Amino acid sequence: MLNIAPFCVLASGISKPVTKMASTENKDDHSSAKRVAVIGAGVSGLAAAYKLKSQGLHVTVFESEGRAGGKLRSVSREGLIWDEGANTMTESEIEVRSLFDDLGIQDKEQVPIAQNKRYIVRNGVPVLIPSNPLALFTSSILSAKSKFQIILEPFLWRKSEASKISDAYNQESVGGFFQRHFGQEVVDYLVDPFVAGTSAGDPESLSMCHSFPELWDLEQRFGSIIVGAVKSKFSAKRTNREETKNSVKRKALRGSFSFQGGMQTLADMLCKDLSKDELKLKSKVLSLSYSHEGKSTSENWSLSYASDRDKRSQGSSFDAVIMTAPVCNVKEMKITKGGNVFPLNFIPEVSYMPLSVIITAFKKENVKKPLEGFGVLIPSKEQQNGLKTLGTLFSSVMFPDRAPNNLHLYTTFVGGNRNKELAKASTDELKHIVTSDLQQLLGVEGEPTFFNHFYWSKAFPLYGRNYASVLEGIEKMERDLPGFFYAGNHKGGLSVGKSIASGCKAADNVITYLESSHDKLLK
Ligand SMILES: Cc1cc2nc3c(=O)[nH]c(=O)nc-3n(C[C@H](O)[C@H](O)[C@H](O)COP(=O)(O)OP(=O)(O)OC[C@H]3O[C@@H](n4cnc5c(N)ncnc54)[C@H](O)[C@@H]3O)c2cc1C
Ligand SMILES: C=Cc1c2[nH]c(c1C)Cc1[nH]c(c(CCC(=O)O)c1C)Cc1[nH]c(c(C)c1CCC(=O)O)Cc1[nH]c(c(C)c1C=C)C2
Repeated sequence: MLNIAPFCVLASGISKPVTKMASTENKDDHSSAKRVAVIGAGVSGLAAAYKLKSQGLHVTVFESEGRAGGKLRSVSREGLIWDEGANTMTESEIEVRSLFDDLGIQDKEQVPIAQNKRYIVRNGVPVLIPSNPLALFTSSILSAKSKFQIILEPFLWRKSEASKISDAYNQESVGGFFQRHFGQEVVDYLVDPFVAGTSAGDPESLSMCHSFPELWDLEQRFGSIIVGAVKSKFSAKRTNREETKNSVKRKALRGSFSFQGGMQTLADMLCKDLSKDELKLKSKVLSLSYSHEGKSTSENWSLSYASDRDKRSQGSSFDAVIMTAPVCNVKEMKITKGGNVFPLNFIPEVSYMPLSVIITAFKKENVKKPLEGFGVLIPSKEQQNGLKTLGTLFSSVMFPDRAPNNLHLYTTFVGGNRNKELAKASTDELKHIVTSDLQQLLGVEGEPTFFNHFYWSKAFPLYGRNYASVLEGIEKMERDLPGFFYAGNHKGGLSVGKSIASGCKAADNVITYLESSHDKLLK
């Protein structure tokens, strides 16, 4: 299996150390503390708010739903614990590590049992994904022809042969890129299930440079992905050794993990010190207004929101805004600048992927071919063998405390870009589809003893081939609206870790902005 972990390490930016704001040296001096509005209480907004509050700023988080967490959503019922959003996360971003150190959440982390055992279906049967190059060559996942093509890649793709940068190249799909390097079978049986299991996307719709910027960059630098990956791995190891020598505190990366009680525990920890006034639930932001009167750069922002109690409320004034609501929700907001409407029509429509998350539990004696490990992914091609779901996580195998001892708990994903209509199917239909796939793959017998269905109409933004124009739109908003910063999974990656990093970076940028405004005033 293509291991992108080293590339994630490469991609993570180094956040600059944050100094406390000059105007907020005394944390309790509320009158002088700068005020920041954070819109959205998903993990990016909560991370930003946590960082700002710990630096002594006043934060108000506005969240349209009645709960905090966004796409982190754990449920505990009937002796079972499951996640309807993210199930696990990694700690590859440096911002995540430092946030977790501050939060003191490490003792709640749960590492899945046998997480390196992951399966891909081939000819209707789960096959263990090779976890190293040698295993790839002995595995039945690829034909001899594809294995040979992989061996040849470093020789066929020398630096001089890398494609020239052109618009067409910038818009290349993930499928096109991997097809060029490794052939169609690799796309069908490794790339397709990998992108389904990490974004609910499909290789043809996803843009290579936005979905795998690190690999795209490797091609630019080395031509061959294999050569680039090996060289990067060695240089990353060298950097790690040097950092350890310099006694920089750094924990070993150890794959994916969750928390006792599920991923919601992280959201709960991030907002546990926010008062009701600081975390406004059921408060949907409707409009934002920026007015710059006189020389002062403070309190230039105001906003209105719809709350449960009173229909429409006016928030107090703010010095800066961090927006983490999905772009589709931002486009619905009315933004004004200096009394004039700031039209958002320069931001293109973003496509979102619908997804149903199905939870089932079966008595252990009714699962005839249980598998140990993380889960199983189903390539699109395997639909010809009657399989309709995208994949299933072995939730209680990974985390045995999530179900009573006599049950197996599974989390199955249906829909995505591959099958948008199926994501919207009725609960009864989905029960039938999931049970049938699990019957074929794991040998489940009879009906599940427990069943739950959660539907996300917009689970993930699609990093499609026009995504550059979405990012340009976000940049334009940040450029033209002073004190406005955008964070979250529409920018820089879908994962929980990348969303947290994006929130932390936005918090740093706000602090820099407020400090520079303050310095300008003193001059
Ligand atoms: C089913 C599923 C499984 C996933 N699995 C994983 C996984 O295993 N590992 C992983 O790393 N990642 C996973 N992800 C991705 C990851 O969970 C998300 O990308 C990440 O949590 C997004 O965080 P965010 O803060 O950017 O956005 P969100 O969580 O979407 O938060 C945005 C918040 O803004 C609020 N909002 C919207 N409009 C307004 C408004 N007008 N006013 C106020 N509030 C508003 C929303 O209600 C929401 O709470 C998964 C996602 C899904 C859906
Ligand atoms: C089959 C559908 C899905 C499964 N998980 C997700 C979907 C759509 C969502 C998802 N899972 C991960 C991420 C973060 C991606 C990232 O950029 O880091 C998202 C958005 C984590 C993840 N899941 C798998 C991998 C390889 C990763 C990356 C981190 C890691 O290596 O642990 C594979 C995988 N996902 C699913 C299954 C059943 C599965 C493997 C067997 C379900």
